[in-house]
This record gives sequence, structure tokens and C-alpha cells, in this order.
Amino acid sequence: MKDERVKVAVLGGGAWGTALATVAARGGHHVALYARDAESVNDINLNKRNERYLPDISLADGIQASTNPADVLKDAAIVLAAFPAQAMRDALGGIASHVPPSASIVLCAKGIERSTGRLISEVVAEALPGHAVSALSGPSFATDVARGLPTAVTIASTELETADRLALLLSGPAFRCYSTDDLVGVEIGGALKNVLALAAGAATGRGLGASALAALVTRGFAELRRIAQALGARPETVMGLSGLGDLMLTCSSPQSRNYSYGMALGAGKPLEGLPLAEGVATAPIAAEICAKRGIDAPIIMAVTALLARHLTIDEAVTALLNRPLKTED
Ligand SMILES: NC(=O)C1=CN([C@@H]2O[C@H](COP(=O)(O)OP(=O)(O)OC[C@H]3O[C@@H](n4cnc5c(N)ncnc54)[C@H](OP(=O)(O)O)[C@@H]3O)[C@@H](O)[C@H]2O)C=CC1
Ligand SMILES: O=C(CO)COP(=O)(O)O
Repeated sequence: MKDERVKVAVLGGGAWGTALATVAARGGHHVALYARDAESVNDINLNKRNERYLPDISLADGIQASTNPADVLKDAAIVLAAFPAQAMRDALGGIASHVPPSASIVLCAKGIERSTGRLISEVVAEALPGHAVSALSGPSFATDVARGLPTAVTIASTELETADRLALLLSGPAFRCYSTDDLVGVEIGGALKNVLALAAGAATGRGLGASALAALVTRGFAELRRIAQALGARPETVMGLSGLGDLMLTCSSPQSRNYSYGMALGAGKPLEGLPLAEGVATAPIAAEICAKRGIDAPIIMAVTALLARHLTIDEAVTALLNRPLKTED
């Protein structure tokens, strides 16, 4: 499929960074991974495992993990930025001087920056000025990807040629990358599906039934489409892997941390100590963006109120069902 081998630097030693490092190593690339946690680094280098984030999964040969960003980034042609969305600005800021000027940056996180309302590709561009920034997104659980199960994602760059090249370099027999130049469309789908997964999980956790779940996800998708359109995304992107595809995955499986977080919320269980759920930070800023732009997004508003404990789930459901009747759009 490809015969070019490059150095891929992965930033972030969590579930997604480790899974993507495995994909790149399976593709024959020279792969280095930066993690701040020495235990994870040793586990990857000595045991080909990252038990903390991907238990019971054997990683590919040849991943060189390090706590030293300079070593990891030296001569990298592709940098996969896999820090959590809200940590991206600070984490990249601390290591920006080590990123080679010609490196192509691929954002792998899903979210909107809580403090500024910026898309994370904008945050990356600000943290690493002068670099081309692309985004990799789509329905892809890290555990599935690390196990080598079949997965398809989208790589977006404002320059289609860049996305095409990255798709060629990162695709493998079980990891198929499509390309697009609709960066905003790809990012907004990935960010908002996490918020809607919180709603879907909460409905399941509260025992509202399969019909309610289908209604919630469908009407949530209508909100996602409205917001994406307002931000300039193309409709076909929203209907694709990074939009509808990832929404379907994340709103249907407790394998999703956002869905699981929502389930705990809906069931009234404790939320402290649960794994990363990006939708928790994205919901309030998405709600703010909608309020500012006059976009009708009652489910996103309800999730935000639920997270802030301004509303119980039963109150949220009553409010959603008793809105004035309207045409379906
Ligand atoms: N997991 C998945 O299935 C997928 C995740 N994603 C996206 O990827 C992004 C990362 O998620 P994921 O890897 O799963 O998250 P995890 O919680 O598994 O891992 C987060 C990693 O980021 C590190 N980290 C956090 N803050 C910093 C910082 N300031 N400096 C350096 N390292 C930092 C953590 O280090 P430490 O261990 O030291 O805390 C940890 O290694 C998210 O936006 C998520 O939506 C996208 C697709 C699939
Ligand atoms: O983005 C993901 C799958 O595409 C992972 O979802 P969670 O972050 O909810 O686990």
C-alpha cells in the first residue's frame, strides 16, 4: 500500500496515543512516544504493554517511549498530538521548541477549549505557530484499534493534499483513513458527539428505554448538524465517519467513557475518579456557543444543566418533551 517510512512522534501516553503508536509501528514507521508518566514509559519499552491505559493488550514491536520530549520529537515528520483536549495548549506549549519546523501536526483529541471556545486545531496552531495542522477523528475505540480490529477514520486538513498524504502514511490493513479538506466539520463532529454520548448514557442509566435513546440521539444529531452548519462545516462531513459514524459508536456502547459517565450520572452513581470524559468540558462551552449564535440546541443545554446540577434528569426529560411542538428539522 505504501513504501515510505517516516518518523512518527506520538504525544501522550494514554489509551489513544498508545493505540495510534501501535498502528504507526505496525505500518513500519519509526515510532517514538512521549508520556510524562515514567511507569507507562517503562511498561511500553520493557513489556510492550501499557497496562495503565490499555490493559491486557500487546503493543506492536518497535515503539520507543520516553519521558524526554526532545528525544521523541527529534527528526519527526509526523507528530500525533494525543493529549486530552483541555490539556492540549499547556502540554504542547511546554515542548513546542522541540517540534521540528517541517513536521506535520495531526490533532487526535476531540473537544472544544473550555476557556476560549476555540476548536482544538486552532489551539494547536497557536501553540505551534507555522505548522500545518490536520485532525484525525472518527469511530475508533483505542482498545479496538490497539487490538488490530478493523477501523475507519477521517483525516482532515485544509489542504487536501496534506490529508491525502497523511491518510496514505497512516493507513494499514486494519486501519483505513479517508481524507477531506473539511477540518472544521471533522472536528466539530468529534467534539459534540461526546456531549451527546453523555445524554445517551444518562438516558440509559435512568432506565428511559430504547425508544427514548433513539429519539435523543436523533434529535441530538439535529443539533450537531445545526452547529456544524453555523461553523461552516459541509453536510457530507457531518454525515460521515467523524460525525454520524462516531455518534453511533459513542452513543451505543459502555466502552465509551462519555457514555459510561452519562450512565453513572443517570443512575445517580458517584462521578469522582471516572476516566476522561471529554464531553464534560465540551458541553458548557458548546452551550455558550449556541447561546451566543442563537442556535437551537436543547439537548446540549440540558446536558450542561445536568452536569452543573441545575436540573435533575427527570426535570430535563420533562422540559425536553414539553417544548412547543414544531416541524422536524
Ligand atoms: N481512548 C479512545 O478510544 C479515543 C480517544 N480519543 C481522544 O484522544 C484524546 C486523549 O484521550 P485518551 O488517550 O483516551 O485519554 P487517557 O485518559 O487515556 O490519556 C490521557 C494521556 O494524556 C496525558 N496527559 C494529560 N495531561 C497532560 C499534560 N498536561 N502533559 C502531558 N501529558 C498529559 C496523560 O498523562 P498521565 O497518565 O500522566 O495523566 C495520559 O497519558 C481525547 O481527546 C479523546 O477524546 C480519540 C479517539 C479514541
Ligand atoms: O472517541 C472515541 C471513539 O471514537 C472514544 O470515546 P470515549 O472518549 O467516549 O471513550
